[in-house]
Amino acid sequence: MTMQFISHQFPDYHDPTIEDAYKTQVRIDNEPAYLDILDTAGQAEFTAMREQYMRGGEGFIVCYSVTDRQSFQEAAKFKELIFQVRHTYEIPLVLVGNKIDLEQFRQVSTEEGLGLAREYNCAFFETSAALRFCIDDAFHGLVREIRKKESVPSLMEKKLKRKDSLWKKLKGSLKKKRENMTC
Ligand SMILES: Nc1nc2c(ncn2[C@@H]2O[C@H](COP(=O)(O)OP(=O)(O)OP(=O)(O)O)[C@@H](O)[C@H]2O)c(=O)[nH]1
Repeated sequence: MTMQFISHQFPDYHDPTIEDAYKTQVRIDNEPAYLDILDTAGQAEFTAMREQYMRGGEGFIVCYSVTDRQSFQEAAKFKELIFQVRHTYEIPLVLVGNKIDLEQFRQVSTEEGLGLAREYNCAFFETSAALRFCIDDAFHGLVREIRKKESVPSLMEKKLKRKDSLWKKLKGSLKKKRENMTC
């Protein structure tokens, strides 16, 4: 998916990813976006790096193969894993069911994908990296989620702001009291 998004190429051999990093600049909704994409390992052997990228990522594309039920089950665990590291569910996320060109081998239905996306409260795309189908939509969708999050303060930020303004009020009234006492 990442190779198709960045360079419109689809290598048809499987070179297990350990961690590949890409940088690209695109325009989305008439605004430039500078993307740092980390393509992480799907293989169980490489999950040691998981915590590190979960800590740092601004947003995540959680991708499974519609021809592989196990990959869907792995995708379903992802949000809890992020929560364990970030202690919040307010993380920009897009769910992707890839390989829809292999319809005859499908093991995960569109409805199941939609169901998980509903649980995740996130956008959902079915894609084909082989055909470059809906690839831009998935990446652009994530950028939109990140922008949405940036424009709306999180619950935690709201709480902190509320605390801050309460503190300011308290400080103000203490200052007044002190001034009255010295008069
Ligand atoms: N037919 C088809 N094959 C795909 C598609 N996307 C990926 N593949 C193939 O699936 C295999 C795995 O693709 P990767 O992109 O390496 O998958 P990955 O999940 O990143 O796997 P790791 O690199 O092991 O983490 C490769 O042989 C790809 O050519 C697709 O949309 N359609």
